[in-house]
Amino acid sequence: MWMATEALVELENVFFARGPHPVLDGVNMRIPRGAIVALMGASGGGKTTMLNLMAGTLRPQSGQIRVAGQDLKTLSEEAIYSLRRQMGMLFQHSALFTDLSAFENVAFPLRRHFRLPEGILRKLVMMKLEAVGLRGAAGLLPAELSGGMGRRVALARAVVMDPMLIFYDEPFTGLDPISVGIIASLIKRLNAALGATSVLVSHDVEETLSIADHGFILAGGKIIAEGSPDALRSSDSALARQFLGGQPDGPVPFHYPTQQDYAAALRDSRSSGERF
Ligand SMILES: Nc1ncnc2c1ncn2[C@@H]1O[C@H](COP(=O)(O)OP(=O)(O)OP(=O)(O)O)[C@@H](O)[C@H]1O
Repeated sequence: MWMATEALVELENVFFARGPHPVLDGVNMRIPRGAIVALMGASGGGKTTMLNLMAGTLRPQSGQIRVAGQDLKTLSEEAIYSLRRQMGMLFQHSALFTDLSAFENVAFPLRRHFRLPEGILRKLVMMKLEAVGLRGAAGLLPAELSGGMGRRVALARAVVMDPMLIFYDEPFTGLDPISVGIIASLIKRLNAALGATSVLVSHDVEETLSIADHGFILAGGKIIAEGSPDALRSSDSALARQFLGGQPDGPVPFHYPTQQDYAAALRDSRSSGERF
């Protein structure tokens, strides 16, 4: 089922370095249409970089990235820009414009990209506010919203153009547990309602796996484990277990490792069977 569905995003042997330091060192990934996938791994491991590569805002030094069948390398800036209009993004720091109402925040991408009659724009915006349960808050300013409500407005703004692909980077950070649950269920509902595909980066492993169809664990610049949430939870890879269990020590030691220690830990973990 997982492999049978057509891929919306594919990464093939992607290599990306910042100066002399490889961030991604041969990443392969396949994301089927309609799926919600979780991308997990240690801080600084390159998760946000991967989202930027998929969105075409960064280009890899080598390897291929295909989105909706198109090789990003072969696309003009203009073609990438128009592809990006079909992508929605909710980043932890994608703050609302403080001097605009919830309505105008959600309307912003539509006003920027289209010249719509006011009545149609209003309908589109109110539909999205309704979808996140905030129709009644349309006229409020961000300062009048709770943290969780603000995040829901940002979510409505991220999907107002009906994207085919939605990126979430730490969408739960700074929220209370109830708001986290609400955002998680909205991510799932919106993905289904829009017929979209979602890529979710989060340190909140349990919440993330509760809505994901498939998870990837990134370490040392490579995907070291992937599978369904259940398969990942019962993984016998020590690295996967350390990430999912949030254990301070394991193959990735608590003490900041030297490059060699880390490389050796990854090698050991790899030889103990990490894929599913
Ligand atoms: N603009 C930049 N210039 C230079 N180095 C950068 C830049 N952005 C990220 N990096 C480096 O690239 C590496 C990967 O960063 P990235 O933000 O992709 O990791 P991450 O897995 O998303 O981390 P986190 O979970 O902490 O957000 C890190 O070592 C980071 O310091």
